[in-house]
Amino acid sequence: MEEEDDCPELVPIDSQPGPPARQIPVTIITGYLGAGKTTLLNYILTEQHNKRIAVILNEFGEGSALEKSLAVSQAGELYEEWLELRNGCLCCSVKDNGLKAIENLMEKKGKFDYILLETTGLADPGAVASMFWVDAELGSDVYLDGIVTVIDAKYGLQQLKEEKADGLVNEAARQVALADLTIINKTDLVAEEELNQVRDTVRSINGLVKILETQRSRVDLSAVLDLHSFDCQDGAKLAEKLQLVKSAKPHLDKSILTVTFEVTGELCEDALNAFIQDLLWEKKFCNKAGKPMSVIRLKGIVSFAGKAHQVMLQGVHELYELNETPELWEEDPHTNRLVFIGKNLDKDVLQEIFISTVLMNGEAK
Ligand SMILES: Nc1nc2c(ncn2[C@@H]2O[C@H](COP(=O)(O)OP(=O)(O)OP(=O)(O)O)[C@@H](O)[C@H]2O)c(=O)[nH]1
Ligand SMILES: [Zn+2]
Repeated sequence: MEEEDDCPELVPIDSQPGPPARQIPVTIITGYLGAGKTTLLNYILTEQHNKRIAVILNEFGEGSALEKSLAVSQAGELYEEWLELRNGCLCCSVKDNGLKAIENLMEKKGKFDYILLETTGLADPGAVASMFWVDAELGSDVYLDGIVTVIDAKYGLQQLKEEKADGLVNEAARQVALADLTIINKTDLVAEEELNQVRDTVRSINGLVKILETQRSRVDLSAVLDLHSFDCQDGAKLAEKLQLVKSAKPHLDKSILTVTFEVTGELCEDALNAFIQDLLWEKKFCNKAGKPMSVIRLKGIVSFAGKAHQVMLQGVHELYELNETPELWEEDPHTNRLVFIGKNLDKDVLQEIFISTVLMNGEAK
């Protein structure tokens, strides 16, 4: 009798930083109509890689399609699966049975190494992202790795600057606001000057985002996959990144932009929660024109009174998280850094409220 066959294998406890090994990364690929999302997915699928990648296309099908095409690629080979969705739209289905369907499929077909999800050009990726984010917390098989937004070099500027009727969001700008990585595609169609304008506009909307420029969405896969944008293990990297972020010049228009500030000292944890909830949920804070501030993405490194470790703040849509990082505070006094991406943001007003309600001691820089 072959004893090895019955003997359970001893598996070392995973002490690697990052999410637990059993969880599979999901990258959301978004971008305005025709920007090059499908081109990017096809490129990734046919590139040589050692991953078994599942791709979910969240396009509105013809008629009442209750199934979604799911392309699976392994070592450059493609095959197709069908994912059953109750109402044909992944945005609405992820919550009830979309994620379950992915998990069932994995049970049936074996695990994937990676999941790519293309949203429709008009989708709000924040809704999809926050569902994956919450599910990851609840012990799901998948976790959100990052949000990638493809931008059309030729029409992107126009799409980003388009003013919507009052109250409505500009989807293209929202997609950039939420992104961890933006890919400015179709650079073959524009001159350098035009490309610079697109790049500057993207940067003013999202001061945190990484920007790549491509033709036919050809990117280095390592720049797109495994970004770990939401892990709290990477506290040091985020702290470094936040230092480089600059507030965008306030615009007169109603566009989305990035503001950032630093405050030294220690914070009261309860007061910070109240501040974030007032900002994200209650929309209590207004800019000088009396318009309520609306935050789409939020990141920060903060110091809580009595805690030796740095705490990472992450917010997407209406969800946020505060997680202790492995990083210890070294400098004294501690520098809290916050980055807000959204509409009607006024740095001075935000900073003032922050200092007067959240800070326990210290002063603004
Ligand atoms: N000139 C040029 N055309 C491109 C480039 N990349 C993609 N295209 C073309 O642009 C069109 C739209 O590309 P897709 O990849 O389908 O764009 P998408 O974002 O998936 O589009 P939707 O799903 O319809 O929103 C296709 O005809 C592509 O061949 C590029 O770098 N340069
Ligand atoms: Zn597409």
